[in-house]
Amino acid sequence: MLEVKGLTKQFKSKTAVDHIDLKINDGQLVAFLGHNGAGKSTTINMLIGLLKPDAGEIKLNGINPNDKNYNDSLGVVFQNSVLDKTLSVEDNLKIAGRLYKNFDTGFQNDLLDKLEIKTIQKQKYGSLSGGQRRRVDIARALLSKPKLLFLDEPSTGLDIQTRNKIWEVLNQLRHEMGLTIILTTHYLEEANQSDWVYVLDKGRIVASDTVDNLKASYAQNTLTLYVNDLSTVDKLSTLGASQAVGNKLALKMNSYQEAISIIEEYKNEISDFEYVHGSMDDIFIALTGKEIK
Ligand SMILES: Nc1ncnc2c1ncn2[C@@H]1O[C@H](COP(=O)(O)OP(=O)(O)OP(=O)(O)O)[C@@H](O)[C@H]1O
Repeated sequence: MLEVKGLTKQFKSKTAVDHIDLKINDGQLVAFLGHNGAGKSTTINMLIGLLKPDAGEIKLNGINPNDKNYNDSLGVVFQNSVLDKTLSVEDNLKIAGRLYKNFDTGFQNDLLDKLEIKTIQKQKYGSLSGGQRRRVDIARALLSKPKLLFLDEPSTGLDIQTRNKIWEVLNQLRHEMGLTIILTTHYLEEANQSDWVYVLDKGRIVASDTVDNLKASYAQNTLTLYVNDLSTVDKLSTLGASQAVGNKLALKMNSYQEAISIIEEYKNEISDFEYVHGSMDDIFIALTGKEIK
């Protein structure tokens, strides 16, 4: 659906996006994961036709951003809202809706219900809380029934309840409308639920894979054993990639079944254990040497 080759953007001497290739299929949820300044927003701005690339090719179902039909199938939620703070939610959405030739009132009603906006419709956009604003921003971006929705850091500054609410609705729309979503995020749990992750660092894609494969390559699960007798540390450390500190031995595990069989076999020689799943943080540190913030 969306195919990108060699996408590059330079700001004076700074290369913000450096030869990025992307292939995103219909209905996928794809995350661009990276630090501040990794090049996520610049990439999105080029994909939505707001910024002209210095090099590279963007094709959305075969058409490029210069084509007048390119924007018809896009919805965008920017980091900073494009809505008018002095107008009510209702008026803001009315103005936004006028821009679309096939505006569907029934669909708008359904969106307002799903995103729980009806009770705040009369309020000025500027008087809403951060979470309420984000729900309205998302409703605005979806009014045109886009096929592809861009969310630039949708969860920044939101509490967990609002985040969950937004994702419940977005996942529902993915199933109902076959919506494709591209999001940028610093939140690991948001990248966790995506079908595909591009990890960006200094304008480049440093990894591109499913969450499961990234975890298997860079963030294995760890079984930590607390052994009764220091002499058994040496014996147990041959069971896999390991690190020992005193009577504590951390072993990298490929699966929980492997962990269970080790615990079972050595139950008389251990006093306690912990099993920790590999995380996206581990992936990020392994790839870039930096923690994600
Ligand atoms: N208009 C601009 N002029 C000059 N430099 C820019 C401009 N826009 C972005 N940059 C630089 O390009 C790099 C990439 O920025 P970008 O905003 O794309 O990163 P990001 O990954 O979206 O970061 P964040 O998570 O903070 O939003 C940064 O070094 C930034 O300072």
